[in-house]
This record gives sequence, C-alpha cells and structure tokens, in this order.
Amino acid sequence: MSFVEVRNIFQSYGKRPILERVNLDAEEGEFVSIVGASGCGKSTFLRLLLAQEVPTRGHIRIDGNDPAVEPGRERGVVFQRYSVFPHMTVRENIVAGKSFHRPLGRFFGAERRAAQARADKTLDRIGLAHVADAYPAMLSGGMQQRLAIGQALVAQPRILLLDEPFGALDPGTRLAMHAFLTELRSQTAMTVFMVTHDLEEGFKLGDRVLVFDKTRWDVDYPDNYGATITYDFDARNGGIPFQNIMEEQDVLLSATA
Ligand SMILES: Nc1ncnc2c1ncn2[C@@H]1O[C@H](COP(=O)(O)OP(=O)(O)OP(=O)(O)O)[C@@H](O)[C@H]1O
Repeated sequence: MSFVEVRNIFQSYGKRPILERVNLDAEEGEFVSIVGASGCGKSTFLRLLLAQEVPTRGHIRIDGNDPAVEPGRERGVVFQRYSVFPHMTVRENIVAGKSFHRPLGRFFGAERRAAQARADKTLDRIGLAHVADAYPAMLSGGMQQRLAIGQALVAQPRILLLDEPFGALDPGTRLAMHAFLTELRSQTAMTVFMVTHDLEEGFKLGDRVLVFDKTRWDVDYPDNYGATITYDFDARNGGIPFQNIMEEQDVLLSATA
C-alpha cells in the first residue's frame, strides 16, 4: 500500500470532464511536482487531494484512509496568493495556523503561552523570528510567503500541498525560497505536491515530475475530454537532465537560425 493512492479518478464540472483516469502512487516523503497547460486540471487535482471536492469517479486514500475534510495534522496547503491574515502580527498568524479549527485567538493562559512558544519555534525555522511582532504588510513578498508556509507547517502536516507557491515572487526571492523549501524538507521528511508553471523549478525541487495533459482531442468539441497524467518523470539525481533539454533546444534553435 502506498502512502498516497489515487485510483482511477474522474472529475467533471457539470457535463465538462476535467480529469479522467488519473492514477498515482506516492510514497511518504516524496516531492511530486505537477506541471501542465493552463486549465488542464492541476489545481482541481490538488483540491481532490485536499478533499475540498469529491471526484465524480474513483477514490483517493492517504495512509489507507479517505482524506480528512479539514486539513491540519494530515495536510497543509499554500497558494500563490498569500493566505496570511493582514490584521494579525506574524506571530499571531502562526498561532492562527495551528488553531484554525477553533475560533481564532481562543487561547488563554498557559495554553496561549504554549501556542506562542510553538509559534516562535516555527518562526525560528522559517527565519522570521526577528519580525514576530510585525504585520504582514511590512514584510517582503518572499517573507509573506514564508509566513504562509510556516502557517501551513505549524500543525506538522504529513503532506504539504503547494499551488504555484512562488509564482508571484521575483527570480531572486524565488531561488531563496527553493533553498528554504529544500532545507525544510530535509528537516521534516514531508510529502509534498507542488503545482508549478516553471518546468525547471519542478525538476529542481521534485523527486518526480508529473505532466497533466489530454490524450484525446475532439477538434470540434475541445471540452469533450479531460486530462490525465501523461508523463511521470524520475527527477532524482538528475534523472531527467533538464539542463540538457534546454541545451538541446538551444542547439535546435541555432541549427534552424
Ligand atoms: N468549481 C468549478 N466549476 C466549474 N469549472 C471549474 C471549477 N473549478 C475549475 N473549473 C474549470 O476547470 C478547469 C481546470 O481548472 P484548474 O484550476 O484545475 O486548472 P489548472 O491546470 O490548475 O489551471 P492554471 O494552470 O491556469 O491554474 C478550468 O477550465 C476551470 O475553469
């Protein structure tokens, strides 16, 4: 039994199929990058893993069980747009990440102090301890996204779902976030699913790179068929030498110039 089992998933919105026959096995600790054309259903797949949606057909098992409806211990999630609370300080945001299953801030006395101490540990880990009392608007984009990741991590989920988490960041900050995520992963052994539009990022960070695409097309009715996993690349130890693909493209370009 794999840690994450996806069996013959179909998902349609109304009559329109988005995903069809999606099958996947992922082991605990794997980093799975997901790429594919815009609108092919990558975020839909993450929502299914999050149990925010129920598939039209098929099933998903996480550690042998149906995915819990509420993320938390099992899954954390980070989207491209920062999901931090603007009216709370950095530390309060982390506490809220842990306590989102109850009304925010409902921690008192010793429990509140314990929650804050845990939050400070997370802030240390994500390098934001020095701005614990600042508000998100005072932070750079990279820092805000680190805060969002910290918020997802504070409940120590076994699976982290990232939907284009670095898409809104400038290239330098993006590289810093890659280093941050790689370090975090070595500390936590989390399983990660990351949707990205950046192929190079997918190969750099992922153990595997899944490509979602349609295998069937009807030119008259392009919405008739859904996408599935068409490639499952092993990206470990330079398994797919992405740089070489880029170089080959350059060779092709210069050959045709
Ligand atoms: N709740 C919904 N109801 C109806 N259609 C939806 C719903 N959610 C998504 N869609 C449609 O399903 C398709 C797949 O959407 P999804 O966001 O999963 O694609 P994506 O691959 O993540 O795209 P992108 O790369 O642009 O973010 C899109 O055409 C979208 O408009």
